[in-house]
This record gives sequence, structure tokens and C-alpha cells, in this order.
Amino acid sequence: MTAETSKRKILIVGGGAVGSVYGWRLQEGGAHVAMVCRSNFKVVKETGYTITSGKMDPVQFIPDAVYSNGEEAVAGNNVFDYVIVCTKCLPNLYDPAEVVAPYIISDKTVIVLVQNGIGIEEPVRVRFPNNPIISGIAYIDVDQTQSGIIRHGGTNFIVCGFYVKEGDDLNAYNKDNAHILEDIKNVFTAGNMGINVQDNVQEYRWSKIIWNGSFNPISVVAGCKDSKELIDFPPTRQLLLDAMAELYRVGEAVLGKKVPPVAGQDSPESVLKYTRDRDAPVYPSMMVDCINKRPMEHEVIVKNTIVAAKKCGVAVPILETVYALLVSVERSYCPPKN
Ligand SMILES: NC(=O)C1=CN([C@@H]2O[C@H](COP(=O)(O)OP(=O)(O)OC[C@H]3O[C@@H](n4cnc5c(N)ncnc54)[C@H](OP(=O)(O)O)[C@@H]3O)[C@@H](O)[C@H]2O)C=CC1
Ligand SMILES: CC(C)(CO)C(=O)C(=O)O
Repeated sequence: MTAETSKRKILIVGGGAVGSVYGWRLQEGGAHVAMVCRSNFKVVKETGYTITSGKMDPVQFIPDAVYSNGEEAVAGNNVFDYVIVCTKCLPNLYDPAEVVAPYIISDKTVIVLVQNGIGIEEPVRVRFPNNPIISGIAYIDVDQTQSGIIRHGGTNFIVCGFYVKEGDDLNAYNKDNAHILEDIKNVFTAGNMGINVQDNVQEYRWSKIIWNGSFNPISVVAGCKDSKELIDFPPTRQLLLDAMAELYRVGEAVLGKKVPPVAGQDSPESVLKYTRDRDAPVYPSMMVDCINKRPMEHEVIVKNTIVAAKKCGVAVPILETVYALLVSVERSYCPPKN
């Protein structure tokens, strides 16, 4: 069966910035798209999303279904082909598997985790050892400016591949399940989304963490500055370069080889240049969360990276400093529960 011969049933859990654009594109590509929404549930259910993408006029995206919980979503034994998770990943606040659990009623459902950070997959794998899990790294620049109102910069591609238990034979798993990777490729391509399937996607998590582990926390501790402001001010520009150099050292130590380049970015200077050359400044997702007084993904983006560095004996004084400051900033508006 191909994407052309069967309408894929896709559920997007987390109908925020990334989830809305994914839903819109995948529906355009012919899939049946249902969304799980939380704070924007009422608006999305009643009027859908208004999405401004790149230089296009705003478009209206009306999902095929909008749910607020698992009971509604799986009523009548409704099995999804794909459950795509586009929530923030906040293991310091809850078990990430709990976010997915209400929607998985069959081993056949492919779980796609579209979240930044390191170590985001393991809790979901432990809970769903028999479901295929695809780890997805989103290259997209999008935020929700008001409930249901989405601003998308235009870039939209994903690097993805299977996640398996440590010690399992990833090559054999890739081979046995090649049809799933082929299918997701078709589904995303039909929606005009770039998709780059990798045999070992974990390597690419390190490519992405170079950006997220530097720009995200530094934007917040610098007082919520966007990428242009950070790059144009020499002291924060230097801090970014030094933080990225640390991150490259961690990635190389973990992988035992160079961090793979994405879009030609293979050094702190080239990441900075790529970011500076973009048409518009980037608003890092952590900065957007901080401005809106929401919890930030400091655990998966910064803490897990520091833990990996320590395991490999790599010193990361800059990361440790920004982590301490970042968590302090969050505590000022979002005090810990106990
Ligand atoms: N924005 C970007 O440009 C990029 C983001 N990413 C990554 O993608 C992931 C998603 O980011 P983004 O879209 O920006 O995040 P948003 O905060 O915009 O969206 C997340 C959505 O998930 C909802 N949500 C949270 N928990 C649940 C739950 N248990 N059930 C249902 N819905 C839930 C939130 O609802 P509520 O409003 O109630 O909190 C919110 O609408 C993150 O890991 C981020 O780092 C990666 C690349 C770029
Ligand atoms: C850089 C960006 C916007 C994606 O390209 C991102 O990943 C983030 O802000 O968390």
C-alpha cells in the first residue's frame, strides 16, 4: 500500500506551533489529520488555524477532527497510522510517555516524536516497546502568536529515523521496517515537506543540539534576545561561538566522529553565518516560552547534554553556567511544585 492508495490516519498530539504546520501540510498532502489541542482547543475546534507561512497570504487549516483527550480520540477503536507528538518535552515535570499513552491502542501505530533535545525517546520506547518509534528533528521556524494564529517562517524539513533500544541492531531493524520509512517519506513528501530519512538519526540530534543548546538558553539568559540581536552584539556573539564549540566537542566525543553537517553547517562560525543570513531573525522556542511564562525544555536541551558530556569526560563550563541561570530564570515565573 502507498500513500497514494490509502488515506493515512494521522493524529497530531500538541496542536501548537509545529503541530499546526505539520497538520496543515499533511492534510494538504491527502492525509486525514486529527489534532489534540489543549489551551487552544476551543478556538481550533470552532475556527481552525490561520497560518501565515513565508510570503504566502494567510491560509485557513481546518483539521479533520479536533480532540481534547484520548477517550474522544480513540472512541470506537479508532486506530491511527501515525501519532505525531509535537508537544514540548518536559521530563522534569511529567513522564513524556503519559502524553502519548492515551492515543496508542495498537502496536501498529507508528509513534513519531518531533521534539528538540537529547534522550527524548527512551521513556516512550520503554512504555511502548512494540510500536515503531521514529525520532524526528524539525527544521522549522514557527510560533503561535495567539490561540490558533500561526506565524511560520517558511523553512520546513525533518531529519528522521528509527529509535531502538540501546544494544538492539539498528541496521537490522531499519531493514525489516524499511516499508515504514518509505511510507512516511511518501506521506511527508505528498505534503510538500522536506524529509531526510537517516539510518542513524541520533547522530543528527547532535547536529541540531549545536543550535538549540546555544541559541535557546543564551537567548533567555541574555534577556530574551532574538538571533539577530545576539549575533550583532559582540559579547553574546562570542558566547554563542564558545558555547557551540563546547557542544561540538560533546557531540564528537559521544559519536566518536564529527557531528554530521546539516545545510552545510559544520562549525560554530558556519552555524552563526547561516543563522545571520536568514531573511528574518529567529525567535528561539525557549525565548518564546520564557516570554509567555511557560516551562522551558532545559532538561532535554541543556541538562541531558551536560550529562552526556560528563560521561565522556568533556568539560562544559559554559553550558553548566547557562543551565544554572536558565533554571533560575524559569523559577522566577514558574516556581517548582515541591
Ligand atoms: N517552534 C519551533 O520553531 C520549533 C520547535 N521545535 C520543537 O518542537 C516541539 C514543539 O514545539 P512548539 O510547537 O514550538 O511548541 P508549542 O508550545 O507551540 O506547542 C506545543 C503544544 O502542545 C500542547 N500540549 C502540551 N502538552 C499536551 C498534552 N499533554 N496533550 C495535548 N497537547 C499538549 C500545548 O498546549 P498548551 O498551549 O496548553 O501548552 C501546545 O499547544 C518542541 O520540542 C520544540 O523544541 C523544533 C524546531 C522548531
Ligand atoms: C531554531 C529553531 C527555531 C528551529 O529551526 C528551533 O529549533 C528552536 O527554536 O527551538
